[in-house]
Amino acid sequence: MTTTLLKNYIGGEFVSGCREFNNLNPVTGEIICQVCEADQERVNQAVTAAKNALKGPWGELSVQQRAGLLHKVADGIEARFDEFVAAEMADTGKSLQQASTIDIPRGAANFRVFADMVKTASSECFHTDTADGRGALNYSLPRPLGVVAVIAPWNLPLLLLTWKLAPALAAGNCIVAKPSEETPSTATLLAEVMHEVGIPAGVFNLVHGYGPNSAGEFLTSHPQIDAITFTGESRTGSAIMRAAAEHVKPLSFELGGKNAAIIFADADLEEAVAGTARSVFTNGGQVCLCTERVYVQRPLFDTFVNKLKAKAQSLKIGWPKDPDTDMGPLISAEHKNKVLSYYRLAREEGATFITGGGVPEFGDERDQGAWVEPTIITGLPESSRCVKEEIFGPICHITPFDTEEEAISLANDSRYGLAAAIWTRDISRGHRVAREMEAGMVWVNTWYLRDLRTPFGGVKMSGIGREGGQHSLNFYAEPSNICIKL
Ligand SMILES: NC(=O)C1=CN([C@@H]2O[C@H](COP(=O)(O)OP(=O)(O)OC[C@H]3O[C@@H](n4cnc5c(N)ncnc54)[C@H](O)[C@@H]3O)[C@@H](O)[C@H]2O)C=CC1
Ligand SMILES: O=C(O)/C=C/C=C(\O)C(=O)O
Repeated sequence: MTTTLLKNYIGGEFVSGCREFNNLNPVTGEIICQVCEADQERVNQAVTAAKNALKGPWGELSVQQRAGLLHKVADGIEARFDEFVAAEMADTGKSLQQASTIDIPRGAANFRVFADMVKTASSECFHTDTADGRGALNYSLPRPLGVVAVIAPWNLPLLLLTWKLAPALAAGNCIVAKPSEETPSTATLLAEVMHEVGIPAGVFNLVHGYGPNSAGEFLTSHPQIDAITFTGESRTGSAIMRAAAEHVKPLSFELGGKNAAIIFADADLEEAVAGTARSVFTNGGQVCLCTERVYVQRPLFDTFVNKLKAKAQSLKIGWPKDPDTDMGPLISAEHKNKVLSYYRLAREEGATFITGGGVPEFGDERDQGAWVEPTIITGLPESSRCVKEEIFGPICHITPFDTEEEAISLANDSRYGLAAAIWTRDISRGHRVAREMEAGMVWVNTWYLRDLRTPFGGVKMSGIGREGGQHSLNFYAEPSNICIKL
C-alpha cells in the first residue's frame, strides 16, 4: 500500500477529513493501517458524484469503449498483482496460495468476462400483427439502472466486490461501493487502478465504514440510490431490505447458507473425501458455498469420517505467506468468538468431536490472532442449532443416512438453499438427486467448479435473484420496449 490511511474515493479524488478506524491483521491482531469512515455527508457527496457522472462522458461512451475501459481495469489489477495479493492476505490472513490463485485472478477475470459479454449481448425483437395487416416491430433496449450501491463482505473481498462492480459498470451504471470494514485494502487499490486507467470521475466511488448507523446504512437508505446489490449475512439482507423499502428499488441479494454434501456409498471415496475437505475447509469455511452439513450413506459412514478426519488433521495451519499453508486464521477476533461459541454449543448439545474443537497454539505472536482448529463433529440431532445455523467457520457435522429419499429430505430440511454437493458414481442418481435439491447451485462429483456465465445465487433465505453472465447484466439494466408501427 502507498499510504497508511485508506481514504474514500469520491468524484475522482481520494478524500480524507473523517473519523478513522483501525484495520487489523487477523494473523496477529496487529494494526495494519487506519481507514477513513465515511459519514452521512461523504456518502451524500459520493451519491451526488455518481448521479452527475451518469450525465457526463461515461453516458456518452459506446459499449465498445466501455468494455475497453473495463479490460484496462483488469490489466491494471494484473499489473499490480503482487500488491493486491499482499493487501488481501494482510486484511484477511488468507493463504498466499488462495489469494494468488483464486481471489486476485478472479478480480481481474470478473472485469474481462463482463466486458466481453456486454459487447455481444442481444436484445429481444417481436413482429406483432395488426388489424391493417402492416404489423409493428417491438424491440427492447437495455438501459442502466442509474446509481448502484454495492455492499460487499470480507470473505472474498476483491472477488465479490468486482463480481458486482464489473457487470454494473459494463451495463453503464455509476457506482458507490462499500467494502467490508474488515477488508478495505484491495477496494482502495482498485480505486487507484480505476483512477489510473481513466474511468471518468464519479463513475466509481468508494466509501469506507461499517453497516448500521455508518456508511452502509447511509448508502442503502439513500433516496438517490437506484439499486442495491449485496452479499453477506441473511440478517443484514433483511436490514437492507427494510432500509430500501421506503424508496422501492431493485435488490440483488446473495446471502447465507447451511450447505449440504451427500455422499452415496457408490461414490469414489478418495475424490469424495478430498472434495468434501475442500468444501468444508477452504478459506477457513468462510465462503457462502462451504459445506457445513455432510450426509454419508451408512455403509461408508465410519470409513468416510475417519478419512475426512485424517484430511483435516493434515491441513497445514500456518503463516499465510508460507506456500504450503492450507488454512489461515478467521477474519477477526469477533468472528473467532462467534465460531468458538458454536464449538461450545456443539459440546452442550452433545456432539462427538472427531477432531478439532479448539484453538491452535503457536507459541508466538499468532496466539493473539483469530485462529481456530478445523473441526468435525457427529452425533447431533438434525434439530440442533449447530446443524441448523450458519456458522461460517471450518466445521462440519456428519450424519448417516440409509436411502436416497432420506438424504434428499435431510439435505432440504433447512431455511437456507444456496449450494449442495452430491458424490456418486451413478450419474443417473446424480441427475435425479440434483433436481430434487432445494438449492440455487448443485455440484455433482465436484465443488466450487465455476463457470462465470452460469446462474449464481440461492433460494429461501439464501438470496434474491441470480448473478453470473447474462443474469448479472439483466439485473443491472432494465429493458425499455420500443414499438414501431410499420
Ligand atoms: N457471503 C456470506 O454468506 C457471508 C456471511 N457472513 C456471515 O455474517 C456474519 C457477520 O459478518 P459481517 O461481516 O458482519 O457480515 P454482514 O453481512 O453484516 O456484512 C457484509 C457487508 O454488509 C455491511 N453491512 C452490515 N450491516 C449493514 C446494514 N445494516 N446496512 C448496510 N450495510 C451493512 C457490512 O459493513 C459489510 O460491508 C458472519 O459471522 C458470517 O456468519 C459474513 C460475510 C459473508
Ligand atoms: O463467485 C464466486 O466464485 C464465489 C462466491 C462466493 C460468495 O458469494 C460468498 O462467499 O459469499
